[in-house]
Amino acid sequence: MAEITVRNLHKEFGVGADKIVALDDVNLDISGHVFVSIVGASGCGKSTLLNILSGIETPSHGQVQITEDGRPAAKGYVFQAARLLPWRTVMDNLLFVQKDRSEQTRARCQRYLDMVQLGDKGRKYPGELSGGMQQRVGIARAFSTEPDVLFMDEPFSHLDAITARSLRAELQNMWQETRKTVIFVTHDVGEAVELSNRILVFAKGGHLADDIDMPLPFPRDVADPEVAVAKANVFRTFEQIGALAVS
Ligand SMILES: Nc1ncnc2c1ncn2[C@@H]1O[C@H](COP(=O)(O)OP(=O)(O)OP(=O)(O)O)[C@@H](O)[C@H]1O
Repeated sequence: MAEITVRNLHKEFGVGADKIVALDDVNLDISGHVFVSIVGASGCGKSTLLNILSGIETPSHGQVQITEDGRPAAKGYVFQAARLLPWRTVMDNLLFVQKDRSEQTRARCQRYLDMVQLGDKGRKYPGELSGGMQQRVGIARAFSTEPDVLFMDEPFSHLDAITARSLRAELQNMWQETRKTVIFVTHDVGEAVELSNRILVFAKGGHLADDIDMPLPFPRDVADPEVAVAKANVFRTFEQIGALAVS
């Protein structure tokens, strides 16, 4: 079981008058195979936290521990853009991040391409695919290493609404199937409500303004009144912390 423990996590950028406190002594516990979304206004520290959790960024001070059944957890990351290597085929982009190139590994990569409906595109180059397809490859690549914890930073924000909707459905299916722990940063409250077991609402500096349990069954229908109520709860917190422009 994955355990994420964050203690007194602090991150500053710049010095003197230019100093910005992105994370101000953040404390957080995430446990189990959960899908956790982090929402909050622009600049509240969501990406900084994700970057520190995933090891891309180092904290100014504080501790982060991420384990799976007591051992250091394997991590995966999905960015806003797919960041594929354009000179490698789709299959080679997946193989590139694997420990070996055995037949078994290749079959695993193929399985994840199948899951994102791109099973027949392994020989294509990224430039031959649409933006949504490339993002699908990025998601398949992240899942294909079978990490214990997957960090996703607004993976659908550059996509059109219809593509984003179908990718959310695919992500949900993959999560149900693999039961990875997913930490998902998004601006989109509807997206968080649709996908998550738990929603963390951040105020400035990564302060936790709300921690909302989402026990509704999957798949969730946006027209369902319970989903609407869950969404309203998040927006109410946004309003309380001044993260929502209301007149
Ligand atoms: N590399 C950096 N150098 C200087 N300041 C930074 C850097 N990265 C982030 N910041 C600042 O830290 C604060 C938190 O940024 P962060 O990107 O974590 O917020 P966010 O909630 O993810 O925002 P958004 O939703 O707009 O992506 C912001 O004030 C931002 O300008």
